[in-house]
Amino acid sequence: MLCNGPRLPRPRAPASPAYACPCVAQCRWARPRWQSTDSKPTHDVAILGGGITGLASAYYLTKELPKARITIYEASERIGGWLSSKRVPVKDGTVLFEAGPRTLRPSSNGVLSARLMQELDLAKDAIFPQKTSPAARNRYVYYPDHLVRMPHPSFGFAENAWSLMTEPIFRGTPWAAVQEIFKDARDKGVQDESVGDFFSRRLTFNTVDRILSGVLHGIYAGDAWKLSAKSLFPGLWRDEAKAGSVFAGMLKSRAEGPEITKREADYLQDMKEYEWDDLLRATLRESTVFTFRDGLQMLSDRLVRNLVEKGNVEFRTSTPVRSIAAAQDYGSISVNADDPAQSGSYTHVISALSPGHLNNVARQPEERGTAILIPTIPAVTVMTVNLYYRTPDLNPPGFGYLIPQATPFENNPERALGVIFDTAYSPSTKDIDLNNWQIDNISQLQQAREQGQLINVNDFAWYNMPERPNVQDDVPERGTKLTVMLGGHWWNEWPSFPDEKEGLAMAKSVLQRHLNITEEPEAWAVNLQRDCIPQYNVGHEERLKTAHSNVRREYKGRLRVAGSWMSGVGVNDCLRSAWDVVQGLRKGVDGTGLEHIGTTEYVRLKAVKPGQREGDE
Ligand SMILES: C=Cc1c2[nH]c(c1C)Cc1[nH]c(c(CCC(=O)O)c1C)Cc1[nH]c(c(C)c1CCC(=O)O)Cc1[nH]c(c(C)c1C=C)C2
Repeated sequence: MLCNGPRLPRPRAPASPAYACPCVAQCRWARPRWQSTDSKPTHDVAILGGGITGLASAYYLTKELPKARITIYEASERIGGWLSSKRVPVKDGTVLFEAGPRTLRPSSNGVLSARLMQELDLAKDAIFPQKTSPAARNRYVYYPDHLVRMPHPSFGFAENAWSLMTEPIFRGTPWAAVQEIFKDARDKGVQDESVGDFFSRRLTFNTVDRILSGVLHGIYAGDAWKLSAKSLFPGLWRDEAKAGSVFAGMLKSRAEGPEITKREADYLQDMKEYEWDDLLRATLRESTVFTFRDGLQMLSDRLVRNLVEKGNVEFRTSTPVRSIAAAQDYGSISVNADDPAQSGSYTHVISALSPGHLNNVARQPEERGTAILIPTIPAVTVMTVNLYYRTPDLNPPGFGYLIPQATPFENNPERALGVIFDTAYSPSTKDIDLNNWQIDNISQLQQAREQGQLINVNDFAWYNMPERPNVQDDVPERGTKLTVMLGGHWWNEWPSFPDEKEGLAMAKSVLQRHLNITEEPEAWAVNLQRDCIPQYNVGHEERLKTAHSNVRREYKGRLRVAGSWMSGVGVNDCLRSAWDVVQGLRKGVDGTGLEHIGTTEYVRLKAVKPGQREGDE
């Protein structure tokens, strides 16, 4: 049945059945659209890397430069990179495990993922936990030997105040927050410092060690005493320098409106002009995060399908790039793979590789010196262990818990970073059984929805009504699904990483100690994600500036870089860097994807009055 066309995309067996038939893909492949027309492509672009950044770059290119011809090079046989969702069998059905990221935020850079959801027709497959859900309100930190629920406005003054006064985790922090405005600003000569040093100066050492380091574990899996304050908290870093203190800066922003970079203002303007489906916009306003029925991999799968259908995108999987070289006149870049038939010359290259990989392929000719293209940006390895237990509610209701650096060794010898309560992100089959609901008239609900009213299933928006609301786990009675995150910076010095068996044993031991779980899991999966989260250590911005000038000098606008190593490590940040790179290419400026680094052009937004919403006049 398969024709002998050129190499076709071979996406992993999707969790969802809604996938383009590979044969269709292959047959389309044999006649890419650009070959069937007379018009020459305006841009012939090679994208290095088939993870979410590479796929999004290809997608935005097809929208912004529809005549472009695009070739995606991917070393492994699988497209999608770190987005990896797997359905595993349990006794009475299947449950969904995520090896990598599991939810997306719709705000800020997340507007791009929300737009993709609309454009790729994914909204009806989405799951929207509401702001009122326990997952959105209950966040825990494990210190020193128990879970502490973080204060939230909905818990009321008395409960929050009691927790702040009695829990050792908060000792000294509330008082330090009151005094922050009176503390001296940093010396003008300080170019950057660690997040740990910055917040120890502004608040206390304990605030970092017991609270903030946990939050940084949940985002960067990194060390608070190495990560850069200037790169991670640019607004606060600037507030201290300009207003004398972080608190004074906040007051000024409230009174006069926040100051943001010109680049950010332009991006916000672009996002504002987007034509939203009204109901989707309303749903997103009430949601903190969203995910999909078959996991986040649905996003990369759907991007692949869309690109295949467009016909001017070729996927070269299992094709590691060995080198790239700019032509002598800088009019093109050659991309060389082992097989000469897979090599080619392109007008532009977008690298969605890690800096280390890009350095390997972009080794410069000796006469141009031996310096590497991108200064070293380290990355940490995270092991994720997914576990499914038959018994429900083995965890307290909430998002999960983070483990800060201050938690004593004897309470965390495995060096876990945190535990996610995955069952909180999706309704259970029981929740969506209409027999359990008090619905007098479904058509009335339908009408209400058509008029723009949101209908919720417990704490989840029922966007796809009247279809059955989406669930991730296909089991009649929900059990407990957890993910233990291990390693990160803690494992940097370890001589080797644990294997699958050791990883599982470590995760079980964490759960027994912290949550008292002694039951054997019915299903589990262990994933070692090597070098998956880049570390923005002190001096990061300077390294990026050097990278910008190196790339610009060596490739004169023909090579552009994107990915999680520059301005944010999440999926949404990857989408943003892909978006920026494609906008740069469209405008034809001599850029690199890093031109925004260290920008000094700021604009002040209008102050929003209390009760007024963003976008309201
Ligand atoms: C899978 C490992 C990841 C860890 N950090 C990231 C990934 C993909 C990147 C990341 N995580 C979060 C953010 C903030 C902004 C956002 O996009 O949501 C980023 C850039 C927050 C976050 N951390 C965890 C979850 C479930 C979320 C998102 C949802 C939410 O805030 O409600 C948990 C978590 N992630 C990591 C660890 C070690 C961890 C521990 C519980 C590493």
